[in-house]
Amino acid sequence: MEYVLKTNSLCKNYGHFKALNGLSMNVPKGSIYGLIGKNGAGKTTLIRLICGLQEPTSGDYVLYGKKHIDKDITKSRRRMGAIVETPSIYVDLTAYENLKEQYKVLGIPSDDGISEILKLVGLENTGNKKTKNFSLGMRQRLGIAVALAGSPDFLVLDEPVNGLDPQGIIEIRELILKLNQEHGITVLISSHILDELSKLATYYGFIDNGKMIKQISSIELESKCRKCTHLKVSSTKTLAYVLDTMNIEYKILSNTEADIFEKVNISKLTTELSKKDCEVISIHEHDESLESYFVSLVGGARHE
Ligand SMILES: Nc1ncnc2c1ncn2[C@@H]1O[C@H](COP(=O)(O)OP(=O)(O)OP(=O)(O)O)[C@@H](O)[C@H]1O
Repeated sequence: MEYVLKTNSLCKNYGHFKALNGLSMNVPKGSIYGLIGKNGAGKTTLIRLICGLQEPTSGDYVLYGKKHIDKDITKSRRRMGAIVETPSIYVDLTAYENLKEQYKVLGIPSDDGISEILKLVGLENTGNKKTKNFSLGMRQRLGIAVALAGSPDFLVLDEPVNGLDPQGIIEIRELILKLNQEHGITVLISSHILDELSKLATYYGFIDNGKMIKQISSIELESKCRKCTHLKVSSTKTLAYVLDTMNIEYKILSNTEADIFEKVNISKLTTELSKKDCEVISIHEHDESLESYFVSLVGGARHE
């Protein structure tokens, strides 16, 4: 597999505090890599390091084949666009003018491509409106537009949906998917909103206390977050007996509730239960959520 970014035992100390404590991570080319961690886990610190805003205390990273200490790392960085913490935009300028400013920073002499970028992020009709009058979602999309100046093929977004309303979240999600799927941009996105990432990410990195706890593809994760049928019955004792005879894996939660972890023929099960005078009160299917998987990792219950 080809990797856009590889970090190797990265450490960042602030005094005696280890914000990053030997973090190793691989971001596959073409992926949407979801970096998941609680507040203070070290996500922003990691992003600041790979963007060159801070130096690691020890360890290293390789971006597009260049080590961070190589002189040529600036060439690799030009292939990268980022929003770190909040988007850096000028509130007294329009969206177009903001892009022009970024072009100046990057040394791009013409305005070529600005309109296309604004169209891509859905801000082509904002005209003379100053960005201070934009909604939070529009500002976030402008932040992404600024990060897209210079046509990067690796986009790094630090908590891009933080504080957005549901509509804003959907817009950012669709934009990220479009950039990845239609424009082939690899995306590293950090978040503590796990279920939001699950609608996007093709890879996950779970980080805690400055360490990578687990990296996993979305396909692998899906198979681990098992489908589960939640049953409410008049007697789980009877349910357990019937499920045992059907050789089905289950977990009893109370006298009346249980989870079943396999595909089950519901009509056969209810027939068998009614033969034994056990009433089925309710049935619903759910996935073990990404959230509970994360909790199980951080809690140490399911390290592999
Ligand atoms: N400049 C600094 N000086 C001292 N401590 C710092 C500094 N920057 C970050 N930290 C500490 O390092 C730890 C990791 O912070 P970081 O911002 O990377 O976490 P995060 O995962 O991005 O969390 P959040 O979701 O809250 O932004 C935190 O405990 C934070 O207080």
